[in-house]
Amino acid sequence: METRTIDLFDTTLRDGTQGEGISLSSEDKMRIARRLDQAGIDYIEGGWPGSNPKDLDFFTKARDHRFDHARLVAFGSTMRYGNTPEKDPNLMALVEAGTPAVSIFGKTWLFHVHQALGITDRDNLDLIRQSVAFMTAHDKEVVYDAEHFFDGYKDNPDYALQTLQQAAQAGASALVLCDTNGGTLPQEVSEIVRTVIGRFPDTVIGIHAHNDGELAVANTLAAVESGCRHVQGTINGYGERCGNVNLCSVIPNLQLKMGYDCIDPDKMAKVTSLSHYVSEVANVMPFDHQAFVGKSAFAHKGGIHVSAVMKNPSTYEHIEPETVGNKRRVLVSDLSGKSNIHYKSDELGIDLLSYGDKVPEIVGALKDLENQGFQYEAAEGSLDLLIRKITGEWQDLFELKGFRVIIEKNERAEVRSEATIRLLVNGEEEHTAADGNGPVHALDAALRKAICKFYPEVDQMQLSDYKVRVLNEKDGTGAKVRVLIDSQNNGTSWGTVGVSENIIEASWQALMESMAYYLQQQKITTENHS
Ligand SMILES: CC(=O)SCCNC(=O)CCNC(=O)[C@H](O)C(C)(C)COP(=O)(O)OP(=O)(O)OC[C@H]1O[C@@H](n2cnc3c(N)ncnc32)[C@H](O)[C@@H]1OP(=O)(O)O
Ligand SMILES: CC(=O)C(=O)O
Repeated sequence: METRTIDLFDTTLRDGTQGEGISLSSEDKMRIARRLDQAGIDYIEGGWPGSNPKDLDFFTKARDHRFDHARLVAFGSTMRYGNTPEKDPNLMALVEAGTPAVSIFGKTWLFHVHQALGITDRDNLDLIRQSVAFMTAHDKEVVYDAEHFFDGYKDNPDYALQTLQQAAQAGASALVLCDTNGGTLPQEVSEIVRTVIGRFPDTVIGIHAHNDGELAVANTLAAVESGCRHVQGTINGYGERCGNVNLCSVIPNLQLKMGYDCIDPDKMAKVTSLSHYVSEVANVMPFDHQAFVGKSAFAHKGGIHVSAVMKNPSTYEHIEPETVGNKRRVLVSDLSGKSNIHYKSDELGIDLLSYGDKVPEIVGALKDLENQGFQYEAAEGSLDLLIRKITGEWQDLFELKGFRVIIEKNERAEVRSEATIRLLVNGEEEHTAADGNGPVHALDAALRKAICKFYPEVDQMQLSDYKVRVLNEKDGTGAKVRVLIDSQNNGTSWGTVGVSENIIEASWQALMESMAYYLQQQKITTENHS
């Protein structure tokens, strides 16, 4: 019976690091390798030992680690023309890497044989055969990467197949067809893969796709449908130029949609955390709109969509987000309808059942405020306050009587910020002053000072992010700005928003709502426990 099992070959640590802005230390590589092993990846290509000391160090470290599932792979080229295998530094580095498997790339395309290597057709075939044979003689499993396979095949199919023949006869366990320049189309991939499989029916054929035509996933799926059973790619699609095929998309597509067996089903729900882990270690911002695993992959914004999703999520979701470890989100904005407000209120713990008649007013207020420049998508603290104010559930915990902010700069270029604030708290007037590194810091400190006597828990929360966006650039320094503040307490975070022509006033609104939201949440928690 035809096998539906796919060998997953991850090259994040090798081809992924050829991507701009990606650099991993040998320790980073070890951490990612361990996670890939846990995720059920079959082969982990760790780097090119003949390239640099860092990769050598990684293979030395990896020798002391036992991978439960994956085979570790060291990568390199065929030997240099004119060398014998045992005198070729690259092949010897592959032997010494101490891995059970190696991957060797060789030339398929005569254009490259002549231009890049400057050798004859026959010489290239000899390099491939001798290099693979040398590695198998050292008891290595050899994955043969046929560089530029599709371009080479289109140029000269006979020669391209001869290169594979050399690798197969020398004992390669898999022949991997590389779309190195990433420009091949899915229909070409299908046709060429079928021909190769017809010629090598007993050898595992693999695919290694680059994304220059934004077709790496499509090409990989087409290759598998045409018979490839070995798939190379990287986590998050990191890789040279436009990247390699993204395994975080390929794995769910192959397994959930096409019925292939890639990883244990219980590991599928870890794909999102694997993607985020790798971006964290690589120090690359996760891409919110990434398919399957991105923060926005299951985020619904349009009112009509949210209404339908609340009736049945399948109306606007291609899979259940939890299957890949992601989660559904509903966003609020001027594109919202009543359904967004109901969904968000549930999420915020606001019971809207008794305030059904207020929901149109909330939607209207939201649209009006968004029109003024407020943005509630990432400001759930401010949204919570807006809803509670309209339902009448909200009680002001303090009332502003006024504030003043002074910024001074002296002839020694020293800058000083001071804020004074007057508030009514529980009927008592508080008048405080504080210095800060900047005006918002000073305001924050003065506000805390004024309310901490009444609400000491305010010391448990901090601002974690502050963003300003100019709303009408053409007005220059007189433009309206939107300030978004993120705050946090014990791992919980919330956003608040302020808008004004005055950046201090916009900051004040966001700052004040941040504390008001937090104190109110504390109050609700205390009431629920008493
Ligand atoms: C499609 C791919 O992703 S292949 C992987 C590409 N990745 C990398 O190149 C990253 C690691 N590379 C390196 O660290 C270095 O390029 C090294 C150590 C491999 C080689 O460095 P150098 O000896 O200084 O050579 P340089 O990088 O300038 O050029 C590459 C050489 O490899 C040769 N070469 C290229 N492909 C092959 C091949 N398949 N088989 C044998 N030799 C090859 C080139 O002809 C060139 O030789 P030349 O110096 O005689 O012209
Ligand atoms: C081998 C490889 O990385 C490529 O051909 O793209």
